[in-house]
This record gives sequence, C-alpha cells and structure tokens, in this order.
Amino acid sequence: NDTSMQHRNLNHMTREERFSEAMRRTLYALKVLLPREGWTPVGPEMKYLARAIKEFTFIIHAGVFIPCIMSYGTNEQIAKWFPLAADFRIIGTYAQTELGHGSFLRGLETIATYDRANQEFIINCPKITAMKWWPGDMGKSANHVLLMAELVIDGKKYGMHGFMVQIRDLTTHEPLPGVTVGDIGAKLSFESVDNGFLYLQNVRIPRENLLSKLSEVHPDGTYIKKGNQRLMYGSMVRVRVNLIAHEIVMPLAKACTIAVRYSAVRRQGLINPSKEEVPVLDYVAQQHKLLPQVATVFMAHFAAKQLVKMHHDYSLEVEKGNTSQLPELHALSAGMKACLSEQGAAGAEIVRRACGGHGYSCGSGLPFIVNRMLATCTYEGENTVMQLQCARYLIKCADQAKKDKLTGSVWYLSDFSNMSCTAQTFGDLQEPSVLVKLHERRAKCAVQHAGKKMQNMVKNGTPAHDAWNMMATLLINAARAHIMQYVVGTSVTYISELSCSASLKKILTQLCALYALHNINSNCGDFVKFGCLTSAQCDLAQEAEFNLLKQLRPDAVGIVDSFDFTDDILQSCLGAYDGNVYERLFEWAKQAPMNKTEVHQDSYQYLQPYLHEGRDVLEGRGRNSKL
Ligand SMILES: CCCCCCCCCCCCCCCCCCC/C=C/C(=O)SCCNC(=O)CCNC(=O)[C@H](O)C(C)(C)COP(=O)(O)OP(=O)(O)OC[C@H]1O[C@@H](n2cnc3c(N)ncnc32)[C@H](O)[C@@H]1OP(=O)(O)O
Ligand SMILES: Cc1cc2nc3c(=O)[nH]c(=O)nc-3n(C[C@H](O)[C@H](O)[C@H](O)COP(=O)(O)OP(=O)(O)OC[C@H]3O[C@@H](n4cnc5c(N)ncnc54)[C@H](O)[C@@H]3O)c2cc1C
Repeated sequence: NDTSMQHRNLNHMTREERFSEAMRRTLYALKVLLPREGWTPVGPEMKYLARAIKEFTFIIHAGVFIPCIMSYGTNEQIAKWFPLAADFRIIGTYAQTELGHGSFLRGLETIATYDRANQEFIINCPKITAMKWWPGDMGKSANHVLLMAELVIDGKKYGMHGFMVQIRDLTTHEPLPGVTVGDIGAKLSFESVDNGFLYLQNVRIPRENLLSKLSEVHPDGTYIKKGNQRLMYGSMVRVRVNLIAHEIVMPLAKACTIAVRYSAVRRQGLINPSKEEVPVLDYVAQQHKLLPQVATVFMAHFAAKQLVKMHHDYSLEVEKGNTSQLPELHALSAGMKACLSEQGAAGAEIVRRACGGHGYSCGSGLPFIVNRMLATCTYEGENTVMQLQCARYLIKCADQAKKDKLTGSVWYLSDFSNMSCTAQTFGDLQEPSVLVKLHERRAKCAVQHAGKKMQNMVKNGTPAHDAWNMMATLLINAARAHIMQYVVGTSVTYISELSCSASLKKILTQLCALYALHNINSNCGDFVKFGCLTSAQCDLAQEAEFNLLKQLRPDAVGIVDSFDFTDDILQSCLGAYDGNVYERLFEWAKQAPMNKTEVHQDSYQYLQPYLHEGRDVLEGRGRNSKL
C-alpha cells in the first residue's frame, strides 16, 4: 500500500527514466522494508522483494557480489567489506565476463600482476578484448567490483582469482585514475540495469585486496593454495541454484497468471455453432499451450527447492573441508539452470503468443517477461556450455556405473532392473511411479547412447576431443534427459511427502503428471528409440495428456490465483484480478506519451506539407497535377 513502492507505468518511460526509477525504488525498499539491524530480508519482506524484484537494481550487488565476499573472503576481509556492502555504503558487482570471453574462463585476459616492492597488484586490461563487459550494476552504479583476473607473480600465471577493486570515488562517484567505465547501451531487456564496460589500465590495489579464502600471496610474493581451487567457481554454482526460483519460476508464474486469466475472459469464436462465443480457454488447443506451462511452474519450483537444499547441505560440508559433493552439485546446477531456463523462456513465449494481438502489447506485461527470461539462457553460464558440463559428469558416471552402485541424482545409471513399461491404458500412464520410471530409463539410455557413440569413434581412431565435439548434440540431449528425470522424480517425491488436503494433493499430482506427459509427448522419439514406449503406448501418452487438460480446465484460474500476485506486481491489463481487460487496455494506451497531444507536432511538421499538397493535387493545383 506504500505508493512509493508502487510501479510507475514503466513501459511509458525512457531507458534512463527506468534506470533512475529502479534506483529510487530499490533504495527506498531497502531503507523502508528491511530491518536496519539485519540485511537479508526474510518473511513477507523477502516474499515481496522476490516478487517485485523485476524492476529492482543492485541485484548483482545483492545476489552475487555480497555472496562472493562471503565465499572467497577471509574472516578479516568479510569483517571489513560485508558490513559496507550490506548497508549499501559500497555498491559492487561481479566483473568476470570480458568483451572477448564469457564461457571459456581460462581464456580471460585481465591481468593482476604482483608488485613485490610495493606489496600491490597492478591491474591491466592488455587489449580491448580484455575489457570487462556485461556485469550488471557496473556501468553507472557500482563503485567497487569483485574483479576476476589472472594472477601473475614473477611472470608465472596462477589462474583466475578474485580481487576487490574500487572503481569510483566514494564522494564524487567519478571514475578513479586508470578506470574507464560506462554503460554498454540498450539491450533486449533489463532496461533498468546498467550493465557496463570496465577498462583498467595500471590500476593499483593493496595485496590485502586479493580475496584469500582459497589462496593467498605473501608479502614476498610466495603463492599459497589453501583449498579446492574449483571452489573459485563456487559463486556461479550458487547463483545458478538461486536464479531458478527468482528468474525462471517467478516470471513464468506471472506469465501464466496473465495468460490463463485473460484466456478465461477473452471470448473469441464458437465451438458449438448453436451456442455463444466461448472463452478461448475452452479450446483444447489453448489448454495445451497454457496448462503444461502452469505445470512447469510447480515442477521447477519443487525441483529448485530440492536443489537449494542440496546446495545448503553442500555448503555446510564445505565449511568442514569436505568438497566431495561439488562435482554432482556443479553438474546438477549447471544442467538445471540450462534446461529450466530453456523450458521457462520457451514457455513464457508460448503463453504470450496464446494471447493474440494483446499479448504483443506491452500493456499485457508479457513482452517484458519474455525478453527478461531470454537472458536466463545466456547469463550465469550459457546454456549449451552448461549442458555440456552436465553431460561431462554423466558420461563419467556412466563409466563408473559399470563397476559401482551409484547414489545421488545419477543412481539410475546403475539400475539394471527391468524397466520395460507395461502400461495398457492411458490411466496407467498417469501413474507417478510409471512416469518416473519412464524418465529414468530414457535418461539412462540417452547417456549410454552418447557414451557408446563416442567410444566407438575413439576405437576407430578419432581423438577423444573430436569425438566429444562431434557428439555434442547427443550429449546435450543426455543432459536434458537427466534433468527431466530429476525434475519429475523430485516433484513426485515432494508432492507425496507434502502434508496438504486431498483435493490439493490431487491437483498437484495431476499437474505433475501433465508436466511429465507433456515432456514425453514432446520427446516421444527418444522414448520409442530407446524402447521405453511402444508406438501404441505413445498414443496412450497423448490421450493421457489430453485427459488431464480436461480435468484441470475447471481449476485453471484458481491454480494461477494461488500464485498470489498483486495487480501492481503483474503490471498487466490482461492479467488484472478484476478481469476488466478492455477498459484497462484503453486507459493504459491513453496514458502513452504519444497521446499527450491530439496532434503529434514533431511528426506533423513532416506530414503537413503533404496534407496541403495532397489537397492541391486533389483540387488540380499541385505540381504535375494529372487529376
Ligand atoms: C537489492 C534489492 C534486494 C533484492 C532482494 C535480494 C534478492 C537477491 C537474490 C537474487 C538471487 C539470484 C538472482 C540472480 C539474477 C541473475 C542476474 C544475472 C547475473 C549474471 C551473472 C553472470 O553471468 S556472471 C558470469 C557467468 N559466467 C559463467 O558462468 C562462465 C561459464 N564458464 C565456466 O564456468 C567455465 O569456463 C567452464 C566450467 C565452462 C569451463 O571451465 P574450465 O575450462 O576451467 O573447466 P573444464 O571444463 O576443463 O572442467 C574442469 C573441471 O572443473 C569442473 N568444474 C567446472 N566448473 C565448475 C564449477 N562451477 N564448480 C565445480 N567444478 C567445476 C569440471 O566439472 C571439471 O571437472 P572434472 O572432474 O575434470 O570433470
Ligand atoms: C543480461 C546479462 C547479464 C549479465 N551479467 C553478468 C554479470 O553480472 N557479470 C558477468 O561477469 N557477466 C555477466 N553476463 C555475461 C554472461 O555471463 C555471458 O554472456 C555468458 O557467460 C556467455 O558468454 P559469452 O557472452 O562470451 O558467449 P560465448 O561463450 O561466446 O557463446 C557464444 C556461442 O558460442 C557457443 N559456445 C561457447 N563455448 C562453447 C563450447 N565449449 N561448446 C559449444 N558451444 C560453445 C555458445 O553456446 C553460444 O552459442 C551477463 C550477460 C547477460 C546477457
């Protein structure tokens, strides 16, 4: 109810206005909403911020920079920088990606050279491709960066390390000497975020600014390794784990809320010629577009909760020095981020398109969501690269499964029990246990298929790295299959263990089955190729999905209402709770800057002469008049 927090009409703002408005709202939220004694918002504040986050800035500061201080800093460094960052007295970002490199981190070119005489690091971007490019909040907001750079001592390279680098004066906010920094310009989305560029030339920082939890440099230049160096990639694992809830599940839930509510209101065409126009939600084709995406929201939410728990448990183990869970967590977080962002971004576009012309209007709130979700396929690990990372782990596990009994998320790779499907009716294929088994078998076969293909190539003399490259598409499919079995399996378990009413459990079970069946029907080639289903059973799987659409249709609006978004958060003329779509669209359009005058003077100056000339032409007075 605080009008300072209510969204302005963002679509009618310029990019710079949106940037300033986001800054205003974010700082107001932090000042008003968050208890001063703590930092991490909890309870209703966190729930609100997570829903309102889309037009906040400082997300990298909050979601990456601060967690990195905790992950990579020593206790002394945390004690120094965490309070400053938590109170926003310093604003930071995570500066890793460069103009020339984002995915291949071993190719990063920014250098931090140790100067023993002064006990300082000298930071340089030796060429244009070394310039940091993309980090959020860096162009105009941040005054510090957590800079990921190649550490060099006496000419020897030690790999990527994290350095705290101040880039702007804390009083004037001007760039410091040797710092060239700015905004990278208009993007597909994230209009309110100043993703920036950063060119560093001979910038000196104290030796103490190397974040030294995992390694340190002594005053005499001695380099000490202190832990599993793969923990240096730990911040990316954490963000991949966290962004699923914030940047995939939440926006897809918003898009589904808008599209389902609108589809219940929008009447268009006839099913029975003798009856009146129907709500488009009555078309099975529309249900087939929308309801599987609603199911994806729930299944991704359940799977993400399990992954967050896994990451939490792993973090506790790391504190005890046990990093044995890291390979599985890396593979799972990389695969989940890639596969769910792929599904989520595609799903948001499917439901946008299902809203016809008004879905193309920014007044629907849908283009904003779609464009924002597209970024999840690229940032925090480009999806293809992440899927190949996941596949790398799966191929290793498949080899190990030949001699060991595997546990964890890859246990099914060593399950050699009979997994043939005996389903005779479409009801059999709605059974959660049957759907889980089908997904496990498909994933196991996909991993083994990719592995076998590569082994055969290597046996025939192809170098292993070439075999890997040539089979990349099969490896990516194996990663997707692995994640789908994980999402279906964890969701079935989660729902079965949920203490809730029978009616709610029934709906959730139906949504889970719909998600699994939609995945089967969208990938039935794999399920038949790997002998998981017969062609006849594939027909039953389609029948099973259609049956679930029919069963869920009556509850569709109630299900999306349960996401509990306010109209202010949705920012949608199509998805507002009162369903007054047309009145809202008209009011919204009238507020457009284009309509602040009846005649648009800027363009009229070009039009006017033609209007007069046209009249002359029509009345026979104009140039070369032939009329
Ligand atoms: C302020 C208002 C208040 C708001 C309220 C607060 C709310 C805050 C919450 C927010 C939540 C989050 C929201 C997030 C929003 C997101 C916004 C966008 C942010 C975007 C940021 C970025 O994009 S940062 C840059 C990301 N970049 C990448 O991810 C780079 C990807 N590339 C790599 O990771 C690596 O290059 C690689 C893994 C692809 C290859 O690395 P490398 O060549 O070194 O390794 P190999 O492939 O040879 O493998 C070697 C070996 O290492 C293992 N390994 C690789 N990576 C990892 C890892 N991460 N962890 C563990 N192990 C790893 C790999 O498996 C191999 O092991 P083997 O045993 O040898 O097989
Ligand atoms: C909105 C947004 C916010 C961002 N925020 C930050 C931030 O805060 N901090 C930060 O450091 N970075 C940030 N980034 C950068 C982001 O992390 C990189 O864009 C991402 O890691 C991809 O790297 P790249 O852009 O170099 O693409 P590339 O790696 O060059 O990928 C280009 C193409 O090559 C393919 N490719 C690359 N390597 C392989 C391979 N090994 N096998 C097969 N195909 C391959 C990819 O699949 C892709 O199709 C942000 C990016 C965006 C879009």
